[in-house]
Amino acid sequence: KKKSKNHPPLPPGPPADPIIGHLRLIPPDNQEKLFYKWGKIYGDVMHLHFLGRSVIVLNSAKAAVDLMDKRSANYSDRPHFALFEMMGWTSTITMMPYGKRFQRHRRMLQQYLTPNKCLDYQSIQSREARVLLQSLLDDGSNLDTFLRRFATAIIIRIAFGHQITSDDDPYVKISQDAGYALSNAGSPGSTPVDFFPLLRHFPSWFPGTYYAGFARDNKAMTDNLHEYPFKEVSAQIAEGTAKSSFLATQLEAHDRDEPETSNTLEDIKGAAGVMYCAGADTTWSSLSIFFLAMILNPEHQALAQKEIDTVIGPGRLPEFGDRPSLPYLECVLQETLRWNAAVPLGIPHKSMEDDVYNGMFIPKGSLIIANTRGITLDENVYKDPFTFNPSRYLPKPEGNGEPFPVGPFGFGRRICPGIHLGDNSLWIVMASVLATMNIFKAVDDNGKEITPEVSFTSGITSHPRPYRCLVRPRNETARVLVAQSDTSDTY
Ligand code: HEM
Repeated sequence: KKKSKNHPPLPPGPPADPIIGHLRLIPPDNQEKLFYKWGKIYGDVMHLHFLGRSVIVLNSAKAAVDLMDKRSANYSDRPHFALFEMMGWTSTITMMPYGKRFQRHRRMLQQYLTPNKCLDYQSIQSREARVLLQSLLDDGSNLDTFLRRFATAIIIRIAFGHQITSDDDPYVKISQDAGYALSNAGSPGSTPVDFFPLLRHFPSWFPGTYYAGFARDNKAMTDNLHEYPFKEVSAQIAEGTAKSSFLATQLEAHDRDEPETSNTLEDIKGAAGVMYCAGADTTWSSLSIFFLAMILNPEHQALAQKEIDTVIGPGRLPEFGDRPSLPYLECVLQETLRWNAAVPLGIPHKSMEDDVYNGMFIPKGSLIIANTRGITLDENVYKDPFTFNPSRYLPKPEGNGEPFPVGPFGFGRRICPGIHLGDNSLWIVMASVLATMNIFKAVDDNGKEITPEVSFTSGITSHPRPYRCLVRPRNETARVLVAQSDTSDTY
């Protein structure tokens, strides 16, 4: 009350319960949908509170850019993720407060993932895209396994210098375990343990301790994710057999640099581990969303194929150099990111100082949630936002001249450092698959087409719920092209 006399009003929000605030109103799953609905009533900057802690939800690109990009010096902190810390993610940039350690981690990752550096990784991505095509040729119904392997293989190769050759590879297993733990640990920063860290010391039968038990049970997995690659690559360096990789580069610098300037081993393990868990799941999910969109929108699939046929022809597979010549494919990629962003609520930021925006007070220490799903469905920007329509970006009169989506890779000083790598992975798969394959609805035992539901899991990364589809070569020329494509490792 005292504060409200001295500062402008808080942003509007729905009525809340005394003391616990909006806690009871927030569903455990798919919160982005409710925030989007509320945004239409209360506006694009909304205030909620959980037990006295302010939460600001941003539902428009303008508000998110104004605050998180333009005032990023104030909006780049992270809340305390007590649950993830319990699980062992203590040296992980994603969970780190803003400060010197965060900046060191950011530098390590960014230096390795600049647009220029990413040019070096394109041969890995092209190779893995060809492996994906050949797998689809063998078994066009096992898409999900192949997409996951594609996404994992690229990260493992770049982060640890290891090439995945089978689904039994220990790195694949570690990635699956990490994906499971991260997708089932509740919304980051919003589980009971995050609000009441003391709960971690309570017995498992005590109400609200479920996630604490989950974190304890999965800690060994997180430790393994950090220790296994470290031991493997350290041994390879000692033997002189280490391939070029993020981890090898960092470990060699650690041995070379003075202790005062070098990163600690814990920092290095944490930075390598985050590439693994932040890079694979997001890429896999985005590709799964692409296939879902293609099954449901054959007319856009056909338009993209026509463009590829005209520009590239049937004699070769697409290469990264073709990208500027394929504007419609670019629209398909952007529309995949917009239609159902794989990280629907981004990762919460935290404000560091009191602020005022458009006459509304944003208290220091507020949790800032950019509702990417809400932003990309904003009817003020996108006509028929729930419709998958890549043409919306084309200039008038062919399209609507709408802007590419803002936010699927986050904002400000926290924007995804893997944006160029991730974007390239999406592009090469979309281009290679559309050039050579048709993506169809699966059919049931009676020959009737099965239309997949557009439904998503809840978690930091949201995946389409399992759906069936059929992927077949477009013609004999495409089949031969894929079968004969070179999958040797040239990196
Ligand atoms: C299509 C693929 C990807 C999508 C959609 C995606 C999306 C995101 C989003 C929304 C954030 C939160 C940004 C924020 O807090 O504002 C993020 C953070 C992050 N991403 Fe990605 N990402 C992708 C691929 C990758 C890849 C390939 C890597 C690494 C190799 C990566 C590494 C990270 C890291 C380390 C962070 C935490 C940054 C920080 O806290 O400062 N991501 N990503």
